[in-house]
Amino acid sequence: MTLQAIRYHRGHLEILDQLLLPDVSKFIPLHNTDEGWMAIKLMQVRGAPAIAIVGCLSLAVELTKKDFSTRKELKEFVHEKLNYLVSARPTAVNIADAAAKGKTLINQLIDNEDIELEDIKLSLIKEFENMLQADIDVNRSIGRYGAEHILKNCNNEPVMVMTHCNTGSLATAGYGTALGVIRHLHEHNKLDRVYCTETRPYNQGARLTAYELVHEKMNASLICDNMAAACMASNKIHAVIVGADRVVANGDTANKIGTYQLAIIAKYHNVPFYVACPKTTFDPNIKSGKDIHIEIRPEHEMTTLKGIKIAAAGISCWNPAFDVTPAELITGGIITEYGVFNPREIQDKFNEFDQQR
Ligand SMILES: CSC[C@H]1O[C@H](OP(=O)(O)O)[C@H](O)[C@@H]1O
Repeated sequence: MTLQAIRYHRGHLEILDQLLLPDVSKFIPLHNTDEGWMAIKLMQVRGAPAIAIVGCLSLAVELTKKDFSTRKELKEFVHEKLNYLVSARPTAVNIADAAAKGKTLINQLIDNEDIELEDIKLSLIKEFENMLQADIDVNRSIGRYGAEHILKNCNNEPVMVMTHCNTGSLATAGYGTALGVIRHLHEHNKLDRVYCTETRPYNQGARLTAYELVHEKMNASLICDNMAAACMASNKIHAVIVGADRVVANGDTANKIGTYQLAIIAKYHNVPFYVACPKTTFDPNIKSGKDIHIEIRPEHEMTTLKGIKIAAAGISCWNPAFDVTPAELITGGIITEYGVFNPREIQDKFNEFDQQR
């Protein structure tokens, strides 16, 4: 049983407060989009897919408890709340993708005079609820495609891999993206060992990924971010697998800060470097990585740890939450629910799948 970051039933949403992990496992209720926005902003919930799901479910909960007198009122409310949720964090695109789909759906339903107002509201709530299982199904496909691709290039022998940040059940509805690949390897007895980086300054690796790996008894070792090069020099690492917050048209990818340098180190050591993400992380509207908006987080997230100062008082900080890995460094490919693709082909591949629908 994998860990769960989100608990939901109609009219009720709780999230695992990830700021308290691994010491304290505490679920907190979210009653509306204001609370959803704040939980995302504070990173009580984080991870591109989980942000989208929790944001939309916080709106679903609010809609469940609110009555509307006109179609216009409902439409304006939904548009306003979805736009607000997207503003919580700028780099991950999944919530913007979900918001766009939600606005398209409400616009279509509102124009259909055969559907009652209450049924329109219910249809939108069900659309948001469907995101939970859909995400898990997508993650399992990513896990399978990614594991098969890695094993194909390693004579189907158990592999040693490295991962960064947290891309597991605590970043998604369950199972995970990059960590989903690692889970699939583990489930099929093809995981020799996984090295997870601590991922300063929020420590998604030390606090969250390590928590998931220990929970599921995988062979795992935690390393500091500055140990990655020595780890690849000292061990036969078969692949590096990371997640993504936004993959753009030319295959450049924004992901947790430290990903770019991992890709450079992997290139130097001839270790295949993979990005694992669902199609909802793809943004064809941005042509190259230089145009991705990178979130800058508060300085205290670097200078304190659980409230204890770990840096000299008065020092200023540069704290970007993400960096951009150019497509040419994603040497293993981008692992999606449709297969593993060359980053430069990702837009054409997704266009093909859209046309096949
Ligand atoms: C499948 S999670 C994708 C992505 O989100 C994480 O960022 P954050 O913890 O700041 O939300 C990290 O970049 C993961 O790779």
